[in-house]
Amino acid sequence: MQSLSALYDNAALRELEKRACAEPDIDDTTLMRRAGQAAWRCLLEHWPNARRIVVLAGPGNNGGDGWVLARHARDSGLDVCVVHPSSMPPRTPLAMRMAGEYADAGGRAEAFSGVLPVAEVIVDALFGIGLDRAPEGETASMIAAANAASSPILALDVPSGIDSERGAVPGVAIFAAHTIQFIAAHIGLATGAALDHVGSRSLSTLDAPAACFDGFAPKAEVAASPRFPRRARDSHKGRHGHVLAIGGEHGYGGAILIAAESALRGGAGLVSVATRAEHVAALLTRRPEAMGHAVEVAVDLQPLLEHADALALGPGLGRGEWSHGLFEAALASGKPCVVDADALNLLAAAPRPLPGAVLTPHPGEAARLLGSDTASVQRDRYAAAEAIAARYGGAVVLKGAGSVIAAPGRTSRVLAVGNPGMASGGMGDALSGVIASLLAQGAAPFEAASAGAWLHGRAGDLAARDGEAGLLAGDLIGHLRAAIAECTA
Ligand SMILES: NC(=O)C1=CN([C@@H]2O[C@H](COP(=O)(O)OP(=O)(O)OC[C@H]3O[C@@H](n4cnc5c(N)ncnc54)[C@H](OP(=O)(O)O)[C@@H]3O)[C@@H](O)[C@H]2O)[C@@H](O)CC1
Ligand SMILES: Nc1ncnc2c1ncn2[C@@H]1O[C@H](COP(=O)(O)OP(=O)(O)O)[C@@H](O)[C@H]1O
Ligand SMILES: [K+]
Repeated sequence: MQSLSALYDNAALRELEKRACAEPDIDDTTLMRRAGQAAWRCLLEHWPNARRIVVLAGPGNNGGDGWVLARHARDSGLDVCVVHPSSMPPRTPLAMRMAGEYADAGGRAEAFSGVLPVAEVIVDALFGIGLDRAPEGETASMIAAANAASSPILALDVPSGIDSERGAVPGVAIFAAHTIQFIAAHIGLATGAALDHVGSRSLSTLDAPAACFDGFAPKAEVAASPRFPRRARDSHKGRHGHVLAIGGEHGYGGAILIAAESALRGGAGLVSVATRAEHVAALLTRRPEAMGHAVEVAVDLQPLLEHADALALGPGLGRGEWSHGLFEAALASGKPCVVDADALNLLAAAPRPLPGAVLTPHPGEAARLLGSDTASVQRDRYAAAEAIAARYGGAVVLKGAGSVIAAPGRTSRVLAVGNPGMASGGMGDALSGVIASLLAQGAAPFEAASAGAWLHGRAGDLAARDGEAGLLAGDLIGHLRAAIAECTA
């Protein structure tokens, strides 16, 4: 059974469509009719009282779906107007046929004249998975006019203007209230800039037979909530791992303190902190459960490394001599390790394979790791996360809306939890702590990355019940325990 959690790229969608059409009772016309009908049902379900609708129909098969919907709406007595770009009438044989059927039934259609007719719902059937460049000229104006209207927009398959494979928005794009996807969920609607455009989402498989999906692995999956076993009644702190958090250069004590507190709330049995001497008192005042160690030279780190099960390396680490020394000593230990913040910058300057590590870059750090730029990372977040995993060998969490988790040989995952309230200083340090905590408790890098990122996002969502703006990392950390409890058998 297909779900919104299994994500496919456009090549897969086109292949799935081909396979479905190879079935004896299905052809491409059948699929388009089913798509238009499913979209009509979706419109009725969301806006049962709508009486006037406008359908924006593009030149390709996405437009074809729109013409089918328009015919159903008209047959049901709604006031319907299809608006198409004057320079782009229906172009594909299927779209031409559906437009013809609508016209034969007496349906109203007009070329875009600069303003859209008034409607209670606008249906966006301009472009779907066939978009291959930023909309411009007339189609860009139609998108802008639809967005400017006060009516909600139902997007068919993809909000027009969205790159359905990468989540990027190359130019102007529809802001949908709801998007109904056809056959299977699109990988590009789950991450990055696309998230602001899709609204709520649903999927209609168009009754494509399940056999079409045989041997077809999704390109990515929405990360499921992790499952944790209940603790044994006779458990003790030695069974839940010992995290060593390393960082906190002069002037950057807060970051390592947040990582340490988050590691404790992530369930680690013990947490030690190696940091500059001046931060130890602050750490112990805030979180006496942590063990603070002043480390002024890398050699002082050795005994702490020996006792650690996993490391959180990088929050507030800096990039000076002290930082370099700790960074090299930590990596030389070979312990499971979260590499974050300044440690990622040091790694970018001295690249090496780190198969046991979890790298947690934000898009800027990802760009440094790849020798690229932030805009390129954001244009294809899946490709960027997978390229970092391939280059450095470990698991990767590419942070930001719809965080992408990748590792060599694994199907990438994308987070559906988290919110923009988490766009505040210290949130990344909290993520390092919780992932390190799971590593210390024995999770493998990809599972620790995925489960840790999910818990962090879920705790962020719990904290955001009181509002997004002003949400602090400390607020999120306060909800980690509840997030873990939700996931515990
Ligand atoms: N796959 C399935 O299983 C099913 C698919 N179905 C539906 O088909 C949709 C895919 O249809 P599609 O392939 O015809 O592509 P579509 O999105 O209509 O756009 C292509 C047209 O747009 C044009 N064009 C592109 N970018 C442009 C731009 N920026 N600015 C201007 N023009 C631009 C491009 O022109 P060209 O690049 O050739 O100039 C071409 O004419 C899919 O999303 C779903 O809704 C369902 O009916 C049934 C099941
Ligand atoms: N708009 C958003 N939606 C979901 N998660 C977000 C959003 N903004 C930030 N986050 C999450 O918050 C954390 C921020 O990390 P980072 O950018 O490293 O912050 P800092 O360096 O300030 O600690 C990441 O886990 C990121 O995925
Ligand atoms: K569309």
